[in-house]
Amino acid sequence: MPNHEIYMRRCLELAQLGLGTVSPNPMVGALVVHNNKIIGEGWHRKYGAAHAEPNAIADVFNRYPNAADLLRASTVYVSLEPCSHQGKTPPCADLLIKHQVKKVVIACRDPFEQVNGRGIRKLQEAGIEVIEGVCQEEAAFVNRRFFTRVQKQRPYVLLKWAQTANGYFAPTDHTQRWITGPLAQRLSHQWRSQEDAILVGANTALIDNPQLTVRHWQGKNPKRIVIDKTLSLPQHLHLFDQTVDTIVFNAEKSEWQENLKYIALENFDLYLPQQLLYQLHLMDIQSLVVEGGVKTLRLFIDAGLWDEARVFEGDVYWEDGIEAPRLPMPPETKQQVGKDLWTTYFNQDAFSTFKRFV
Ligand SMILES: NC(=O)C1=CN([C@@H]2O[C@H](COP(=O)(O)OP(=O)(O)OC[C@H]3O[C@@H](n4cnc5c(N)ncnc54)[C@H](OP(=O)(O)O)[C@@H]3O)[C@@H](O)[C@H]2O)C=CC1
Ligand SMILES: Nc1c(N[C@@H]2O[C@H](COP(=O)(O)O)[C@@H](O)[C@H]2O)[nH]c(=O)[nH]c1=O
Ligand SMILES: [Zn+2]
Repeated sequence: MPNHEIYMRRCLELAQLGLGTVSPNPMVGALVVHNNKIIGEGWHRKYGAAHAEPNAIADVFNRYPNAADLLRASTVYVSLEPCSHQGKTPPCADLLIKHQVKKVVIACRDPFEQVNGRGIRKLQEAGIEVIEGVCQEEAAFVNRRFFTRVQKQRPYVLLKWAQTANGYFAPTDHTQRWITGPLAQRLSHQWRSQEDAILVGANTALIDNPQLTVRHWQGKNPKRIVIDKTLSLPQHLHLFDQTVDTIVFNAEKSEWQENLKYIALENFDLYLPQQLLYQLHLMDIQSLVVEGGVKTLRLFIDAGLWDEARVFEGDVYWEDGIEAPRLPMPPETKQQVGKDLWTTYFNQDAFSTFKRFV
């Protein structure tokens, strides 16, 4: 008796190898199982490259001379409904039909309107047995960035900040004072490498002069985004060094200068987070880390426009300072990172149906 959940969990492990390289596509993993044995594995590795299913099938052909026969008696497990449309690659449903696989087990439907149920129908019409809904909530959680983009037409918003053990965020004298240790910094660079963009407010840009790169990790730098209403930030800041794509939301001008893009928003102070997220959505940015400062974080918290918050609590106590934002719900997870405590929160309003797998 095959254990669908065990195989689907393996698909989800494979899918997550694409974190940081497949956006704005979903992360997808696939397995080919014959007589209760995995004979091929694949995942979507890079945006624009092959999907998980052709990679898993190619893996079978690489390993077995009788691959074509084996496939006809195999079950394919895939963490997202196989695509039915011609995108950057041909439809995966057609490939599974061509190889006449026996059965296809799917975790969740693809909410993308050109697929949404069509992939499943195509397989069924070709006589392939389809089982859906295996580890559905876990799969939706793994693809929470993709689901948020497709269903809410905005990027997944991840808030990240550090605070002292007694809840302070920054000194009152407009200076930078580091709270957390080197391991937390490394981890936050790893997080940056997994998301499409990272945002800071004007004061943080000026006071911290951040680079917002992944220099303590490997991977791609996210696009950098800064809010600078009056374009008053000095050009010598790291943010303007042209080494990384950078977007400046402002009230003055829309202009492109190589890696630097200025985007003017109308009625700048009205619905700022909404307008900003909509612009990022139009640019196919699927996830955004908001790193601060406190005013910028509050902008998103007050609008209810956030999905996940990762907070480092350092082991230092300050006598005074600017207070860190407070979230109304208890944290979902807690974990020690060196001397710092990392807690994760989820915004129940925006994100109540997914089972937590963190
Ligand atoms: N502990 C941590 O994790 C972090 C700490 N920090 C610290 O935080 C401090 C800076 O934080 P903070 O002063 O809150 O600044 P922010 O970086 O959040 O920037 C806020 C500024 O953004 C601009 N802005 C434009 N429009 C709006 C709007 N509608 N709502 C809010 N802001 C808007 C404003 O600048 P303007 O008026 O010029 O238009 C505003 O002053 C620094 O000391 C920094 O070191 C920063 C990041 C993380
Ligand atoms: N002070 C503080 C943080 N500050 C964040 O890190 C940014 C600096 O980025 P970079 O220049 O790339 O190193 C800074 O602007 C702010 O967003 N982060 C933390 O994990 N712990 C801390 O104590
Ligand atoms: Zn596909």
